[in-house]
This record gives sequence, C-alpha cells and structure tokens, in this order.
Amino acid sequence: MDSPVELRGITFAYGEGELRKAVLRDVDLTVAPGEIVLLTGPSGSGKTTLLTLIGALRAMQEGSARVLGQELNGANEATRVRLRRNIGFIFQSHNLLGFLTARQNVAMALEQDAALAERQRLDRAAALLGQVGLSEHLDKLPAQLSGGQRQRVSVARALAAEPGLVLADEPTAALDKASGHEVVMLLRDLAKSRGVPILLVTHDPRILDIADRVVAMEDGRIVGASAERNAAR
Ligand SMILES: Nc1ncnc2c1ncn2[C@@H]1O[C@H](COP(=O)(O)OP(=O)(O)OP(=O)(O)O)[C@@H](O)[C@H]1O
Repeated sequence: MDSPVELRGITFAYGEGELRKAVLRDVDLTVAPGEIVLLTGPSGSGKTTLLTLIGALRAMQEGSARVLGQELNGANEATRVRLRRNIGFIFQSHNLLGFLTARQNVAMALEQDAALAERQRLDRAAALLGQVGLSEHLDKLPAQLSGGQRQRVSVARALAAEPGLVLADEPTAALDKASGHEVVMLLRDLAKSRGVPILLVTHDPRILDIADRVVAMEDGRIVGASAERNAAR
C-alpha cells in the first residue's frame, strides 16, 4: 500500500524580501498506513506549519508532498479542498460551533455525504459520540461540556467522515493530565481499529506513549527522528 504521507525536501518561508523567514528546511517524512506519528520540538520549530502544509491548508513552496496519493506541490485550491475532505482535523481549541449541540457538531462533518438523510447523519453522530463515551451528552452545547468532553466531540467529528488521515495540533494542550491521556487513547484506539494514520503535533510529554514513532523538529528540520517505525503495538 502507498504511504498516506510522503514528504520530500519540503522547504517553506513566511514573508518576502528582508522579512523572509525560513521556517522549514528540507524536511523528509514518510508516514505508513495506520501509523501514529508524534511531532515534537520547541516552540517555533515549524511543527504547525508542516501540519498545515500536509493538511493542504496552505500552498506549498518547495519540495514534494504526496498526501493520500495527491501531489500537493502545484495543486490548485479545488484539489486542496477535495483532499481536505479526506482529512480529519483536530485542533487545540477544538473548533466546535458553540450554537450546535455535540451531536449536531459531529453530524455536520457528514454533510458532504449527500446519500445520507439528516436523520441518518444524526444517528451516526450519536453512535460515534457513544464510542467516545458521550452518549449521555448528545444534546449539550459545547459550553455545557468539560474541556475533555469537548475534545472527545472533536475526535468523534474528525473521524465521522471516515478520513484517510487524521491531523491533530496540540489536542491535549487545554486538558489536565487524565483527560488529555484519555482523549489521545480514544483517538489512538479509533484510528487503529480503522487503520487510519495520525500525525499529531504535541509539546505534551505525557502522551508520547501513544505513538508508534516520535519525530523531533528543531529550527525547521527533523532531528533525532527514529527512521523506522517502532514495532507495531
Ligand atoms: N502566518 C505566519 N506569518 C509569519 N510567520 C509565521 C506565521 N506562522 C508562523 N510563523 C512563524 O514561523 C515559525 C514556525 O511556526 P510554527 O507555528 O510552525 O511552529 P511550531 O513549532 O508549531 O510552534 P508552536 O509549538 O509554538 O506552535 C515561528 O517563528 C512563527 O513565528
């Protein structure tokens, strides 16, 4: 099977002329099917920028990025939008819509599937929320949930549309130790059971144990990465 993520020589800078600031330098990275890779490194080392390039959220500059079989260098916005539909995103701030219930937030991720009626979308959302332990909270608004519960809703939402890849940026940053670990274990179990790879940016040493591989970045480069994935867990 092809690698879901294959990066070669990714170089990226913000700004132009004198303000130009190189942020990524010649980054190579391959993620295997079903693999969970944690990206760590000091603040400003380029982790989020790399994640947004892989997620087709910004245009590439140099190098090659094949994501779910699509080359992103030179890809137009329509191609990037299509690819983004196959990616589940989870962010630190959970990005739930405050005026929708937990169930509606998850159902929204299924709207691209025209074959599903609204009722089916809501039923599927309820089933997914059950899998992350929230069946008692389907009709609550995000403000009525704890931070850990909100993040579990975003895990359910990211996996709802059966993405080929999950990208997570600091998903535990706002959580205490117990709920942070619980959320990533859930994410890991759901992803592993579906064979979905996860690339997760984190500063949080408490969750390193969920990874198949930890990749460290420093100053826009990958340093000290384990080249091979660890034995599958
Ligand atoms: N939109 C932008 N315009 C200009 N510079 C930016 C922009 N986004 C990020 N940067 C700069 O690029 C560098 C890398 O940022 P990035 O967010 O990728 O790092 P990071 O490793 O994810 O950091 P953190 O862990 O603090 O989130 C930083 O110096 C940052 O200030």
